[in-house]
Amino acid sequence: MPVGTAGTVKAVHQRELKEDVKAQIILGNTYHLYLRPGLDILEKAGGLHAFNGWDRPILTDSGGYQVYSLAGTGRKINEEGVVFKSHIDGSVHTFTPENVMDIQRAIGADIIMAFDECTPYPCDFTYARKSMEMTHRWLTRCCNRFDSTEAKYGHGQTLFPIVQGSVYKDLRKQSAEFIASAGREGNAIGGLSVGEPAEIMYELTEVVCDILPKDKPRYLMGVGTPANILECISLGVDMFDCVMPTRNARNGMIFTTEGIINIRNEKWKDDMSPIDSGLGGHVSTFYSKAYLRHLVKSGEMLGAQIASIHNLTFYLWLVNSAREKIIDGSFASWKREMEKKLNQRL
Ligand SMILES: Nc1nc(=O)c2cc3nc(NCCN4CCCCC4)[nH]c3cc2[nH]1
Repeated sequence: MPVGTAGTVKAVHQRELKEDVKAQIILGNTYHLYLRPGLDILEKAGGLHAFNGWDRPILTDSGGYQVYSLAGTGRKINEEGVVFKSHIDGSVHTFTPENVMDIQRAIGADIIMAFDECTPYPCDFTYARKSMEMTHRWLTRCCNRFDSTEAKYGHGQTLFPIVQGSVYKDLRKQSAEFIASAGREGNAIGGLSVGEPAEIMYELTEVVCDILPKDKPRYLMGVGTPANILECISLGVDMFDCVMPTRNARNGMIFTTEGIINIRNEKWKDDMSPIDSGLGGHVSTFYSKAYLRHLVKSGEMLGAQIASIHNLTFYLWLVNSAREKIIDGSFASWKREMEKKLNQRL
């Protein structure tokens, strides 16, 4: 799911997202959209879909993580919710499970994330347990508010709860059981990809996926590199979001079917071959490595656009290929082959 934090997948038009990248769901962030452009504008437009013209599904993260990772030092968490200072103008705001449901209703997201505390890493068992228990109490408040309010723009909206428990297996099992018992249409795994070693992320993802219902999508938040994604697919994850394809594109890290290219490297200066002839899609075959290197080195906006579309196309190709291989029963062998290339620096 391409990340479109402030209502745009940076540097990419909606038409390119649909036609070239073939994205289905894109992400927005409650924290950012609430601060700018603000709910008054979004409601006047008829919701985010009407505002940015994306007529496929939108998932909004609930703000908990963004407040934890973005807002200034003025953040205070208590049972009621989170008081924070805007990173834009320092104004003080409060997010609670209830108002975050109302905000996401007003944004008009198709998939709304529960308001949780993304437990900081590392932390001790007691802190992790208390944080998880508060997230569970907040989930109950989210469900009560969500189930007693209506969608605003005529299309349905669904609420995904989020598993916490930090790096402690017992807490992760407890949280997965509690989240599964909420009986919502999909379930998310939070509190990972926050600095823990990949092996720990995989171990906890497996523990949680073994408990979450198999007939509902499992969404691992904030993950990850192509190799992380293939490994977590093998552990049972169905949905991912990550800023890597777009953020890394802007600094010249290009994912290709043969390996990773740092396009700023001198070696691509006169390489007139396509960015990635192994990948379908317009930009990957229409533009050369040398041209993309020139654009990125020159800081040209077209460089960010081409690199972002390419990397997103690669990510969607990777997960669509994984789905095809699962269906034809060749995923394990295909994954082993791909893993050799995914981390290879060209
Ligand atoms: N509501 C909510 N709860 C979470 O526990 C959570 C956990 C998350 N963990 C990440 N990791 C993002 C890591 N990302 C990797 C590429 C560079 C920028 C950071 N994003 C997350 C978003 C999250 N959202």
